[in-house]
Order: sequence, then C-alpha cells, then structure tokens
Amino acid sequence: MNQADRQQQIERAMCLAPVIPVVVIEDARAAVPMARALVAGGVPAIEVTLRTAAALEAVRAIAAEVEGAVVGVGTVLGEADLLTAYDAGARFAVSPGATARLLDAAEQIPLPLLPGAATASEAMALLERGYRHLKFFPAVPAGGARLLAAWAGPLPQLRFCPTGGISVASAVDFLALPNVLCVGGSWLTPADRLATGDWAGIEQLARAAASLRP
Ligand SMILES: O=C(O)C(=O)C[C@H](O)[C@H](O)COP(=O)(O)O
Repeated sequence: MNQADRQQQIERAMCLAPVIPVVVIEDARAAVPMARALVAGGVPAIEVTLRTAAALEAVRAIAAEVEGAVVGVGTVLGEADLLTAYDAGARFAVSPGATARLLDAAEQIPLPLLPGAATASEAMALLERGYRHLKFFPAVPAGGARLLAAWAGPLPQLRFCPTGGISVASAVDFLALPNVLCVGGSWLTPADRLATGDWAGIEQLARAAASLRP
C-alpha cells in the first residue's frame, strides 16, 4: 500500500461523519453494543485508544461483529502499537504526535496512520513525507480553531481532524473551517454511560454529533 492509497483511506474514514469518537474502554464486553449504538446514531468511524488493557480485545470484537463500523486505534506511539492494531483488525491508526521511527514503521505496514501535529513545522515535516491528513492535537490548548484557520492560508493541502478538549460547542467552530474534515472527541462515550451500559444514551449523543456539520 503506497502513501497515496493510505491518504485516500484515511480521508474516507474522516468523511464518514463530522465526529470520530475517541473511546477509552475499560471492559471489552461494552465494545460491541457501544459500537452498534454509535453506528446507529450515524457515527461509524470509531477510535479506540490503546490506553487500557481491554482496548485490543475491543477492537477485535468491533471489527468482527459490528456491521458498518470502521474501527481505528488511537494512542499509537510506536511500531509495536501499529502491528498489534493491524493484527486486531483496525482500519486506521491515530497518534498524538509523530516521530521518525513511528513514520518509518508506518510505511512498512498496510494500515493508514493519522499522525498528530501541533505546530506548522510538525505539519510541514509530515507533508514532506506525503501526509495530507493530520490530527491537530491537542486542538483546544494548542490554539483552537483560530490556529487552524491561520494554517489554511500557507498550508492549503492539509486536512485536519482536530482532537483534544473539544466539546459540542467548539466542534461547530472547527467544522466550519475549510481545512477540517471532522473532529475527534471523547464526549460521545462518557465513562459513566459505558459503565452502566446506557447504549440508548450513547446513540443519542452520536445522533447529535452526526448532525453537527453546518
Ligand atoms: O489518545 C490519544 O492518542 C490522544 O491523542 C488523546 C485524545 O485525542 C484525547 O484524549 C481526546 O479526548 P478529549 O480531549 O477528552 O476529547
């Protein structure tokens, strides 16, 4: 898989809905009903962070059992994370930043990577390596929609998924920008709703997120 194919695949995932939910899953048994609720609400691309012991089992279950879901893996820090994500059936990987070692590894694995950038120099370095789709992280603390709007002039080739500190209110500001395809956020899958199995509540949050694009 070449970089152009990877970029096309990641763009497809980013365009499925205005929001990619960023999930921290503690109990893998919640994965399938949670993903079904998100898909039913109109939010099919789901990022499961590698921050918990249950994450990979959750990715495996969603990939195998949830029709319509496009599951990705987040908090990817190195080659081992990329390999385990690929083996678990992930369709894309997301990293908070980028290192040369991570990018070298990503070129060896047929799994599209959405790498994080927070400065113009980081974004330019990724553009040099063929990345046109980036995560902007941490979106709100790093400068919010005003910073991304400022990048649209000198870096018009880049498209972003801002993530980090985004709420429903700030999502609207980001989604109005020409260089934003979607935003990422944890607000669709709150820990308490996952713990109590409130799938109807998660579907409702997904439905509201799916209708966010102006
Ligand atoms: O895990 C990763 O790879 C990250 O980069 C961090 C996530 O993007 C944020 O944790 C999003 O969470 P909220 O800020 O609560 O919406």
